[in-house]
Amino acid sequence: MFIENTPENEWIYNRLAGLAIQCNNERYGFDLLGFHNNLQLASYTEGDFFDWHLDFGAGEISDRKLSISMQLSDSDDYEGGDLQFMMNQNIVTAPREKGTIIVFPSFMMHRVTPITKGVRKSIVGWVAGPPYR
Ligand SMILES: O=C(O)CCC(=O)C(=O)O
Ligand SMILES: [Fe+2]
Repeated sequence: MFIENTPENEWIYNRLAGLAIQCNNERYGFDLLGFHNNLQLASYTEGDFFDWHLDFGAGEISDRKLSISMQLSDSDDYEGGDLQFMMNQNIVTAPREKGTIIVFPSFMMHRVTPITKGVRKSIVGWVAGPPYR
């Protein structure tokens, strides 16, 4: 489901854009242009997962520079459903406290492990930019 960039939703766009820009300034230094498309509201229920993938690739997603994930569910409301990153040979699990916002380069390998109980909701978005140089 999409969170459309309407006046009513502008605050969440501005909030996430501000954080993405701050992270980018502190760490990545990518050229950024704006959100790749609408923010998405994701809901994972028991058995759902999102296997290892990159958010960046050929074609339509080639302008994705930064990925954003915001944890909307209380971490006690579900089991499993961890956002994880592959960093060298290590699997690193993101914090899952409600309200946590994770900003990472879209070329990083990541996954959401299977939900074994409850519901996990997140807001996911991508900030786009010109090709790497
Ligand atoms: O729900 C999340 O935290 C991340 C989901 C994800 O990796 C994606 O939609 O590309
Ligand atoms: Fe992803």
